[in-house]
Amino acid sequence: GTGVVTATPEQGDVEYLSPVTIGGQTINMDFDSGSSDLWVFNTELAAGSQAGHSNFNPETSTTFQLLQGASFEISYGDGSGAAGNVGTDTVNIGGATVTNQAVELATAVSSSFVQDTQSNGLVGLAFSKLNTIKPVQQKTFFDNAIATLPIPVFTADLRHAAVGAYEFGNIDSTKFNGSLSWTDVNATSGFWQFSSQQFAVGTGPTMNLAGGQAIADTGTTLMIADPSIVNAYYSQVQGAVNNETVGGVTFPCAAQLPDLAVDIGGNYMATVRGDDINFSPVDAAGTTCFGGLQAGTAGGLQIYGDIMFKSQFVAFNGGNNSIGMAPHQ
Ligand SMILES: C[C@H](Cc1ccc(C(C)(C)C)cc1)[C@H](NN)c1nnnn1Cc1ccc2c(c1)OCO2
Repeated sequence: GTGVVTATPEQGDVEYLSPVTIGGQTINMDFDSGSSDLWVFNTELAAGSQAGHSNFNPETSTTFQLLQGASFEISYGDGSGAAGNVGTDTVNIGGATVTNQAVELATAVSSSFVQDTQSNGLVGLAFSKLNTIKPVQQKTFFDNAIATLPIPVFTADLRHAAVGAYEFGNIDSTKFNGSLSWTDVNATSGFWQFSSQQFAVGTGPTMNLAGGQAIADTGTTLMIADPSIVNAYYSQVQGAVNNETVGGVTFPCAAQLPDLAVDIGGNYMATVRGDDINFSPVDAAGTTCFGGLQAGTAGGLQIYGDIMFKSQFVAFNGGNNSIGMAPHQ
């Protein structure tokens, strides 16, 4: 069957949380199309790490089974990470259910996860080849569910400061304008990756980024793009500066931010609303704001995170490895 769950933004849209039922226990987790491990806060963690979190208890689940000798260890690009043991259990996301889903029980988590008490783990929705479980790699929830879904798709409908949804096995056409533009994905990297070689700032000319590649990553808060795009964009924003102390571009919160259009696979220009690129104030007075668009390494993989998802409804098709996009309704 299909599954639909709410996606509730944390304060400042830092991440989106959705309810996941594991062995009958419902836990709010962060769905991440840029990684492939489902790991959860749990009663095996040190008490100090468990504090403030919803902790899965494998002992009270009648369907949990330890995967003897299996372990995981994941580190994320922002320097955070988690590691621990592995079991299997029945995982139900809004009605879409997988029995014997690999559920990774963290026995160690980095401080950023401990401090983020709204999030109790991640549900990886990238390709299973990135799963970190050893000695035998395991499949993602979507990979396990795909055969039982009416259509082999999950969709992300993420909103600025409002409740959105993730849906499995259905494309709700009331959630977007017009029709979806589909783009082939290169799954070799394990990410939902596509070419992104053109961009436009506001009503300005289309510019080229030869060889540009990007991933659609619901687990990343911002948009991390090539420095050439970022420089071209902020050259149009009065008072924008590269602020070493806060670690990225800031500008006056009153600045008018242009939209940014980025090429998706050569088939579609996705427009990201300028308002969403005004991400958050960095000072108490709210005079200086931090950009939702920040620079990655030149020539590196661009990461189109939640800043883009707030403007675009995205469908992930695991049947033919493609991504569909359209502006939100
Ligand atoms: C960061 C998230 C993974 C995560 C999500 C949430 C959290 C908190 C709960 C604590 C808020 C931490 C971590 C992302 N997921 N695909 C990811 N996982 N691996 N790479 N990325 C993208 C990247 C994000 C930020 C970079 C980066 C690369 O390189 C430099 O800075």
